[in-house]
Amino acid sequence: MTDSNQQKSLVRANELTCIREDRILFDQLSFEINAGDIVQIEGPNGAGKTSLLRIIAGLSRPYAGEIQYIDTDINQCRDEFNEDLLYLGHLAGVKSELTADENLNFNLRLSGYDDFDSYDLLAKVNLGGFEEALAGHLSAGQHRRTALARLWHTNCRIWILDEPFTAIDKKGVEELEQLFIEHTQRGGCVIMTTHQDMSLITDDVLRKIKLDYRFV
Ligand SMILES: Nc1ncnc2c1ncn2[C@@H]1O[C@H](COP(=O)(O)OP(=O)(O)OP(=O)(O)O)[C@@H](O)[C@H]1O
Repeated sequence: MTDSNQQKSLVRANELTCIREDRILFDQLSFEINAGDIVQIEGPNGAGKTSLLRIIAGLSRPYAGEIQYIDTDINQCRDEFNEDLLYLGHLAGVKSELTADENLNFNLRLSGYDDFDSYDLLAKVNLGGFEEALAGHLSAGQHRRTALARLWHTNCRIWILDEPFTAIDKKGVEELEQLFIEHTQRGGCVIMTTHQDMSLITDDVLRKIKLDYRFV
């Protein structure tokens, strides 16, 4: 990590407003996310956490406001932004009819990587011996781990992760937390939602953005 990597703005939200049906999920929300930040979007069910992550990732548009990648509206630098972005949503792109190994290969190749050892990556998420199992036959936690394995092989600095710890056991959560810390120490950032407690990422290193909707 170099000093210049730290405190460098990677993502900026400018006065975002998101309205769903008769509820304002957030209104003129602004924040900046720097290299080195671990950010948790917090709020009760239905508060708009997934909606905000999808807007930051450019997968849906806000009612008003913009997201900037470094200093440019993401709509004007889509290719550069997408190359630097790893987004894992709820479903996380794991296909039940493919094996764990096929899923990982598919997702990494789709992201432009061709030089990796998928068995080694699957071993990192404790799926050694399950490489050729159909994802549809894996447990919920193993299914999730299949999706998460790509975090161990990426050059993207901006990680947007919707509930990455869901169905993951305690040791697995700690391994992910450690990976997030290392990623941010290398100049990346993590923007995530979780309803789970963390043990390594303590409140003094975690930034929180709190959401709570109101009716129009
Ligand atoms: N495309 C959409 N069209 C209409 N309403 C939507 C859409 N997407 C989300 N919503 C609504 O917006 C609200 C916020 O949803 P969202 O998934 O962002 O919440 P969340 O904070 O992630 O919730 P949870 O903690 O339960 O995952 C919900 O009431 C949902 O029904």
